[in-house]
Amino acid sequence: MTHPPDNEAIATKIDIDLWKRIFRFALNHKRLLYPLMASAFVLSLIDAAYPIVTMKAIDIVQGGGVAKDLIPVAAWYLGLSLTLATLVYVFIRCAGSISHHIAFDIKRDCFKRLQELEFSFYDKQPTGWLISRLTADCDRLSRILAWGFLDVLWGSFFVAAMSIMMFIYHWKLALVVLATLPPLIVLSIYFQKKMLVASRQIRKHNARITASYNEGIAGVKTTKTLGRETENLNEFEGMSTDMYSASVRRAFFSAIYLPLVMLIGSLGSGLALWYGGLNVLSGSITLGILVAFISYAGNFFHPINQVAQILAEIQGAQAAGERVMGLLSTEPKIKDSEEVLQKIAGRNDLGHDPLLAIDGHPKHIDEIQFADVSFSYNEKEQVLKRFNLTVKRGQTIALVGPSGGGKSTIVSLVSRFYEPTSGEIRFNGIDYRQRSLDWLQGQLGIVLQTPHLFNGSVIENIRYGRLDATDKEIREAATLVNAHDFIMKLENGYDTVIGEGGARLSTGERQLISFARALLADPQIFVMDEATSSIDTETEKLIQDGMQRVFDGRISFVIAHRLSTIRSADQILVIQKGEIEEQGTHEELLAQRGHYYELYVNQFRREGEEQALEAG
Ligand SMILES: Nc1ncnc2c1ncn2[C@@H]1O[C@H](COP(=O)(O)OP(=O)(O)OP(=O)(O)O)[C@@H](O)[C@H]1O
Repeated sequence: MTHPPDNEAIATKIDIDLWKRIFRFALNHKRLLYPLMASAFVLSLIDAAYPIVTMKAIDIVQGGGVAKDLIPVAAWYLGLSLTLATLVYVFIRCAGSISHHIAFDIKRDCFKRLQELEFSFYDKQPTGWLISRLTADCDRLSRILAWGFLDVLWGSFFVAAMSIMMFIYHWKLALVVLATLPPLIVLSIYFQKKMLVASRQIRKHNARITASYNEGIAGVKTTKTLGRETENLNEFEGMSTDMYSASVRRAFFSAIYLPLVMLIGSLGSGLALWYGGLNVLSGSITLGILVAFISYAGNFFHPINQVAQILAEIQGAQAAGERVMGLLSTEPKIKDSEEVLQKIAGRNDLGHDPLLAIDGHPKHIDEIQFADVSFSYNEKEQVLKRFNLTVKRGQTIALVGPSGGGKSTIVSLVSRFYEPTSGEIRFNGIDYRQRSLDWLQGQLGIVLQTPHLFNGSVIENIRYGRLDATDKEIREAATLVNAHDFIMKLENGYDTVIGEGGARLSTGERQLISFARALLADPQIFVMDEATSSIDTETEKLIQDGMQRVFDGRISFVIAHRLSTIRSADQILVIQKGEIEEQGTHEELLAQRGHYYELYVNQFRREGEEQALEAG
């Protein structure tokens, strides 16, 4: 049984450079950040001022003052409390808004980068990993940047303000009280980290237990048939024991931490009481000052605990920060070259079509040429070796051959989802890297083997091909690819909602919709990965007819699994081990009696047998 990866590693050191880079996201919201900083600063001053107000009141009473003398003190108290309430409102609003803004900014940047990154990036990163970056990691960073920053500011200002006040009133007594600070800081940092580690372990074990429940329930049949119940139970018990140990550790640390810091706090107050009491007796300080010092001594715990907790959180979130910043700093490998960008910019200044600037040629793609193209996804295996092919406008190229031969690779290269490792792919004689990616992708219409449809209506799904298309154009496209009739038979016609991923439609129907969607953009290059199975002969016929009509005047690549569909292709390429093994029209290849002939005869025979079986 596999376990979820540990994404919760806790860094041993805080990487200041990394956090500075992350903090730039907060700096984009100075309008909220400055009021947040100001409110944290003033709040800490107010918190530090309360004991002074108490001190004044006591000294007035001690000095034989009357009730009237206490009015200014009461006014101060009221003023401080009202300001405090207002500031709490300000900081909650600011921190809340900043947190949302930052989460949005980081997610937007990650999403943008993910859209820019080429397919090879996705080959290496599992979807789950990417989704976690976009959700959990981004949210966590935004929380730390807003609330953590506020707590650290408030905590540090508060400790500084209290220390300054104490030094102002009696520096020796201040030193006595502050003597408790170092152990308080060390213990807080130590225990907060320990508790964080234990909490993470609890969560991790919990996730494993949930996953185990899931597998146990989903795989109950397999478990029973393989007689694995006892082993599974043992494994589950092991996980529960791990979780129990982590929970006990967490409880143990909190149980020690709190009494320890309370003891230190009381020691501080005790020291203040003892040394301050002596000073009161000798008349060097008033009773009010002593009370203020005792109050300060008890107040240090909260901000220090808070800052320690945030520091531990920062260490805990560092891995998330590294992952998000790592994603953001991944440069797309397939992108417009500087030269292309300059040409486009120059041409746009003149208000001309950027394509004309690049090859000085009319908009039509008359020829696509693979010139000595070699390609490999990784160092291990070369998929294409010095591949050569020329396709003219109006031609349909069918790619057939065994699985893994390189058919999809060829169309991915034409689409510039990947680029040749060596050699060139030329459009009208010019390497496609000298053209803009936007332009190329605007010329492509792709119909995948299992096309992706969104959860929406049929019309919305087709319109995705060109957002400004009118309803009439959509119907025309659907009619041209033979999708109109089946769409009209759906319960609400074009407005029928087709469910997540088009789940309510058959593969063939999904292909027809995806075909209409691709056609809507009026692309010059069509790529069609023919559906292999679960497509009935009637739909297959519809798709074939649609292909005939749509491919006219364009350059088309069809990855053919059913050889019957490509009889009329201008060239059929049998691709094996990244090379063209045979090339020609259907008739020519049959006459050669080579690999294509064998494939064709075998498929013909198989289909004949299936039909006979169905009939019989
Ligand atoms: N993203 C990828 N990363 C690494 N290797 C890949 C990747 N895609 C394909 N390959 C490898 O490249 C070779 C050619 O694969 P390709 O998908 O182009 O073949 P195909 O002829 O289209 O096969 P099929 O008919 O099964 O789709 C195979 O050995 C395959 O394992």
